[in-house]
Amino acid sequence: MTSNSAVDKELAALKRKLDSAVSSRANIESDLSHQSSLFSEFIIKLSQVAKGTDTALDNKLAKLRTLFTKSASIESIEELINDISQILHQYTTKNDVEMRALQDKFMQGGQSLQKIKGLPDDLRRQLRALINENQEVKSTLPQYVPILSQLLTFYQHALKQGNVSTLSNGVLQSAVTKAPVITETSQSLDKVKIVKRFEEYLAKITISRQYQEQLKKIRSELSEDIPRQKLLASFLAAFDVISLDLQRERNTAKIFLSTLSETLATVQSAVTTTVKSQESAQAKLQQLNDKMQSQICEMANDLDKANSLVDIKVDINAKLQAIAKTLEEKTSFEHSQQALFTEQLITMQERVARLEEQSKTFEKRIQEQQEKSLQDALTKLNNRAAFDEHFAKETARCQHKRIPLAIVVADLDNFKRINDTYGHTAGDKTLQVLANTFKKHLEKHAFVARYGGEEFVFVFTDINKDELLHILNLLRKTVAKLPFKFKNNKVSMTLSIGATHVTQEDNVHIAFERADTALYQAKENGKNQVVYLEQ
Ligand SMILES: Nc1nc2c(ncn2[C@@H]2O[C@H](COP(=O)(O)OP(=O)(O)OP(=O)(O)O)[C@@H](O)[C@H]2O)c(=O)[nH]1
Repeated sequence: MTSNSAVDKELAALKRKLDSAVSSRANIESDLSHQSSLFSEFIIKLSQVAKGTDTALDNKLAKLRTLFTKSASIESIEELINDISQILHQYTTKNDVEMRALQDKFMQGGQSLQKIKGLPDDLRRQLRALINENQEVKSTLPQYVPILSQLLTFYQHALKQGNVSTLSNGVLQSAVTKAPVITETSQSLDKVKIVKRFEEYLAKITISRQYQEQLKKIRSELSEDIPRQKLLASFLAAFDVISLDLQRERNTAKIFLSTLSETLATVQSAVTTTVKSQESAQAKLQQLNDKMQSQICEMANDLDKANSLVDIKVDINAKLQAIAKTLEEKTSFEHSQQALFTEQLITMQERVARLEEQSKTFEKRIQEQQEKSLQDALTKLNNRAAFDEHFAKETARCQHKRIPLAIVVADLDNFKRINDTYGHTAGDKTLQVLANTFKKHLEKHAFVARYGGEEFVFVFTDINKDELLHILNLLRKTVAKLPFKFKNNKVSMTLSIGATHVTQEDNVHIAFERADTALYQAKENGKNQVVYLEQ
């Protein structure tokens, strides 16, 4: 009994253990099935999210789903999961790079927008906040959707404000520049630019004296702030004056050319007629000569045949009369030819005299034109073309003969102020007074030219540095003392001057550049001074 009950007890214990093991296994299986269905669901969702990203990933996820449904071996599942994990890792790295690039673009866009002038304060504040809040790179792409859309809204506001034309660089620049916003200010800036360029062209044009006043009037109109319509009328008026002058030039040339061609035609026909009539006259004279020759021969023959002295006398008398007649005929013919030639010669002389007269007028006009093309219309100084020609020639000559040559660039200080305060005409007058001062003080030492605007150039031949600086400083002081008076205000003008000598190694450009650098230094150092740069 005792042994039986012990066995029973043991059996009962074993049964309990078995029951508990069975129930534990059932629990484990249920857990496993729950987890694998969760995992399978996760794989399905992952497949949906990743679908289309990469075909290899799509295929591998589909295979994994199948393996799960078929309860495949852990090894084959594990291998597939490794592959998938590798692909996903590659995508994570690529994603990181793309997101950093997106962040950069966002920051660039935001900063460009901040640079726009005249952005409303509230927009600027919101933009600053958006940039500050989003300094860090986001972890997912979708996080960029709201901030980029906000940035785009700001751009839209800025475009409506019409300020985006000042944008220099940014992600949206190309789109923005395709649709520039024209503001009042940009229009008037354009107008100023156009007028300035037109004025520069007009300043370069050399026009006959009779039209200079008209052009000057138009230029002074342009310097005032005139409305657009009037501006166009002034432009047209200037073109009219220029075209009238051109027409006049063309007419002078036309008259000369037609006289020239008329004269040439007359001379040519006279020469042809003369040659032809000379040929026929020659033939006629030959005929007369032959006739006389044969008459003389005949007379000689008759002499031989004559029987008596009386016969000879009668015969010779008759023959001599015939010869005298031929001779008379010849002389009269020669006279008529002479008269004809004289007449033709007089016609030709008259024609040539007329041509000479015309060509003198034309030559004078050409000379005037040449002088004008080398002379500055406003100041009557040599102009830039004349300077270029002179400086190039002098440089070559002085380098060859080793003569010291100096180039000087002088510029009026704060000249814009005169134009702005007292008007363009006052500015022009100032330039004329100054040009006369240069002529008076420099002409015996240097070649003086207006280089352009308020800039002048002087070329000194055979001068040393001390002498040069002495003359230039004297000129500078003279200019500073000139008593300018505009609208009852005493105004003083000063000059900044840059100078240098031309070396053996220089060319005209290098030498000019050095003088110009010296001028720049004179301006930088406070103006109203001479700066000399050693070679
Ligand atoms: N009246 C008049 N003004 C001219 C002529 N040519 C150029 N100007 C003016 O000269 C002025 C030159 O101005 P800026 O280049 O600023 O020089 P600035 O005022 O002299 O200043 P600094 O050179 O730095 O001393 C501009 O206002 C031009 O319009 C001209 O033929 N006549």
